[in-house]
Amino acid sequence: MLEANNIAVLRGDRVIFAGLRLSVSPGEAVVLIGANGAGKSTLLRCLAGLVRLEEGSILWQGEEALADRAAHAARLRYLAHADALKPGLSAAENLRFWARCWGGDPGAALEAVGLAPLAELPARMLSAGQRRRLALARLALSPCPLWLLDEPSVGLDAASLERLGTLLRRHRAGGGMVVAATHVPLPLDRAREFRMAVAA
Ligand SMILES: Nc1ncnc2c1ncn2[C@@H]1O[C@H](COP(=O)(O)OP(=O)(O)OP(=O)(O)O)[C@@H](O)[C@H]1O
Repeated sequence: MLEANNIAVLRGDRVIFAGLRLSVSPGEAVVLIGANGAGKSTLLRCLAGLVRLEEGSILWQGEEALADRAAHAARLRYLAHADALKPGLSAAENLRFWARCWGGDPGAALEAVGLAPLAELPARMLSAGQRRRLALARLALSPCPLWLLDEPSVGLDAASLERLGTLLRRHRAGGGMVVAATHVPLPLDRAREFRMAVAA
């Protein structure tokens, strides 16, 4: 189980949120909802261990998750707004890079997002939605307990949304957890909503 235990984050002298508690169990999906600036991306980055906490802690199975940052990084996949692709490398080469870190079959991951026919195209030549699909293909490389997804469906067409739904279903069926920020409905069954408000 992942828990954010009474966490607070400051940016400059502004409190983005404080006293925030959130837990996610195996197989569960939590959707972060709230207006622009409510702190959804900041919370995802906290859970990924990328933002300094002013107060509180992130727990994994009841233990301080960030005591071993490498171990925490290895148990999660964080998909940010930016697609984090190397533009000069082909779609397949981009995935081979990540497969060297995490294992998995780049060909199968490209199939999972419908990009196999474009495997050899440099990432810079992909359309916005295709780039998002290539970023999502990282999720399909190898199993990992925790997915942190920042607006994963942006730019996806209907078929790609269905494929995202399949990836999410399989991940959760295997006990995986999802925390996703979004402004639009995601292809997720039985997701729990977590509402965030812009701090005064
Ligand atoms: N590096 C930073 N320095 C200062 N303020 C920041 C920084 N990053 C985020 N913020 C502020 O933190 C607040 C929350 O931002 P965040 O990106 O988490 O919101 P969000 O809910 O994800 O918004 P959106 O729906 O627009 O994506 C915003 O007011 C933003 O200006």
